[in-house]
Amino acid sequence: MNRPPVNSLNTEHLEQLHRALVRLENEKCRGMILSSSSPTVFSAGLDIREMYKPELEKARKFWRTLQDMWLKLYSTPYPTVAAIHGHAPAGGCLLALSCEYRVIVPNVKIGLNETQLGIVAPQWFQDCMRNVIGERQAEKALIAGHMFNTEQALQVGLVDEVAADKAACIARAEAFLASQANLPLLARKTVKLGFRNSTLSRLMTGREADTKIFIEYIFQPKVQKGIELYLQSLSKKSG
Ligand SMILES: CCCCCCCC/C=C\CC(=O)SCCNC(=O)CCNC(=O)[C@H](O)C(C)(C)COP(=O)(O)OP(=O)(O)OC[C@H]1O[C@@H](n2cnc3c(N)ncnc32)[C@H](O)[C@@H]1OP(=O)(O)O
Repeated sequence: MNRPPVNSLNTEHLEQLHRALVRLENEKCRGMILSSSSPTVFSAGLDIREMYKPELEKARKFWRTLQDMWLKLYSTPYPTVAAIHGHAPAGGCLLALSCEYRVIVPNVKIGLNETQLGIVAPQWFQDCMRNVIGERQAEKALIAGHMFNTEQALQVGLVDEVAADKAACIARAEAFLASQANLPLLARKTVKLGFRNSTLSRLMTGREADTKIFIEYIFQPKVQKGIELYLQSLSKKSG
C-alpha cells in the first residue's frame, strides 16, 4: 500500500487494491505480501472522510468497493501474508486479519477499535477477528474496541510472529510463502476456502443488506457529529 500519509482506504485506493488482487489471481501468482510504504503505519483503516457528509451514491459506492476488495482478498487462491510494520487500526486490522499469516514489528497497535469511535465494526469484520483469535477473545476485544500492542497481539494469536524491524518482517513473510510453495495448489486452495466459506457466504448473500445497514448508520445525525469530532481531533493532533 502506498497512499501517504497513512494508507487510509478511500474508494480509489480500495479500487486499486481490488485491481491488484484480480491481476495477481489472473497471473497465477504464487503468493502475496501485503505491506506498507509508510515507516510507521500499515493502514489507518477506512478513510473517515468518505463517511463524513457523503453523497448517498458515493457512500454506497465506497461501501460496495470495500466489500469487493475484501471478498477478493479473503478468498485468494494463493497464500497471503500481512507484514505489519506499523499501526493497523480498524479497516487496517481487517486487511491484516484477511491474510493467512501475520508478522508484526515491536511497538505497533492493532485492533478493531470501532466501538471506541462510536461506530460498530460490521459483522464480517467481527467474523474475521473471531476466526483468528476465537469467540471469547474476539467478543472482549470487539466490545471494548481494544487496540492490542505487539506483545498482546502475539499472545492472543492475532499475529503469528514478531520480527525486529521492517526488513526482518518482510523476510519472515517471505519465509512463510516459501513454506507454502511446495503444497499442491488445488488442495491448499480448497482447504483455505473450506475454512473461509461461511464467512464469505455471509457477506455475499447479504451484501445489499450490509450496505443498507452502513448507509442508515452513517447518515444518522449523531453518528455524523461523532465523525466530525473525530476528524477534528485527528487533524488537531497533527496540526
Ligand atoms: C452497524 C454497522 C455500521 C457500520 C458503520 C461503519 C463501519 C466502519 C468500519 C470501519 C471503520 C474504520 O476503519 S474507521 C477508521 C478508523 N481508523 C482510526 O481510527 C485511525 C485514526 N488514525 C490514527 O490513529 C493515526 O492517524 C495513526 C495511528 C494511524 C497514525 O498516526 P500518525 O501520528 O502517524 O498520523 P496522524 O494521526 O498525524 O495522521 C496523519 C494525517 O492522516 C489523517 N488520518 C489519519 N487516519 C485517518 C483516517 N482513518 N481517515 C482519514 N484521514 C486519516 C489525519 O487526520 C492527518 O491528516 P492531516 O495531516 O490532514 O491533519
